[in-house]
Amino acid sequence: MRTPNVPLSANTPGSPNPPAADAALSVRDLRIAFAGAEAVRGLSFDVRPREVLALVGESGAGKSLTARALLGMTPRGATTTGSIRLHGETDPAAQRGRRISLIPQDALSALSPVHPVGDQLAAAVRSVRRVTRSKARALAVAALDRVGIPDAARRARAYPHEYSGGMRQRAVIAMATVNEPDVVVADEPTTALDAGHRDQVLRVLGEQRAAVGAALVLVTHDMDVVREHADRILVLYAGRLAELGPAREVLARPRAPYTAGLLASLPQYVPPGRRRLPVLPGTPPTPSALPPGCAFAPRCPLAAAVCHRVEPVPQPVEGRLVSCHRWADVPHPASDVFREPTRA
Ligand SMILES: Nc1ncnc2c1ncn2[C@@H]1O[C@H](COP(=O)(O)OP(=O)(O)OP(=O)(O)O)[C@@H](O)[C@H]1O
Repeated sequence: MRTPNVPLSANTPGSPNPPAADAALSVRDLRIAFAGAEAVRGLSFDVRPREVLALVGESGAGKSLTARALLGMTPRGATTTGSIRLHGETDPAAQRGRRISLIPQDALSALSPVHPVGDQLAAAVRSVRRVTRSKARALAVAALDRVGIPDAARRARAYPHEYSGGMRQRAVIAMATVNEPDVVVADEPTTALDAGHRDQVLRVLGEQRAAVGAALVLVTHDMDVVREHADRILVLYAGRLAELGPAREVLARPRAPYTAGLLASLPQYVPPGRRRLPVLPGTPPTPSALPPGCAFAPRCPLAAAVCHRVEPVPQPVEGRLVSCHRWADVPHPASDVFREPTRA
């Protein structure tokens, strides 16, 4: 394993896969380590202009770390290397709030409790644009109105705790889109909400990011959200790319056994008459105790000797990228991968 000691730079020397010229965002060889143990291990992908890219994987896969790295927001103690380019700019932190913005899981963490919501939005506008206070205020009220906050001019004067959970999350969407960024990163934006608010918030998020022409990187556990909202899906396992491709195609026919395993526990992805997994057997490895070879091999019913020796790299398969030695042997329907007891 490479020791991550190279700072986050414009390009990764020797990268065989240079940043795509037309991408809204290009990530190359992203590595995030804590005390020498890599939690994100050489991730490369592009976010295309205006697309919705879903980041999925089990807990601990590295979704949040990756999402936050896109904004230059990795936690204290993390060593981050690789390159992140946002329309040619190489310092993601400097672009935060301008060309890239974050919608976190918990809206309260994105809003200050001590300032009215409208003031916070107006301050976000003035941090980027040279406009008068009253113009910023008008833009703030208009942004709240666009996300469906009723009586926006009055509500702009209210504090976050005076908003309902769904309204707070919509205010955060207004904040994240008010400066018309190129990329919005949403980290499980609906986890804290009930089903009714979830759909409403996702609809508003979709409308707003389409209106400003932003791409959306959407971290989610919910495959129905992926199916309904994502153009492409990036499946992460133990900090690596397991599969990346068009969402509908990947959901219809996964090529990585890990993707198949994630779907095999969901009734809507298992054909009638086939067995559904209650959960994917076993647990993912921790960054400090990775097995040799493919990190998924100990849980994979298709694993062969090579899988326990050699870590697979992403390779192009049918218009997607798949990291698996056995991708050609993944059956259809893919839930059949997990018909036999696993060795986990
Ligand atoms: N602050 C930290 N200090 C040490 N290790 C960390 C820290 N944050 C994350 N990690 C490590 O990185 C791994 C990936 O974390 P991350 O939050 O990206 O997972 P995730 O895929 O978003 O999971 P979840 O779905 O539970 O949010 C964790 O399992 C943990 O081992």
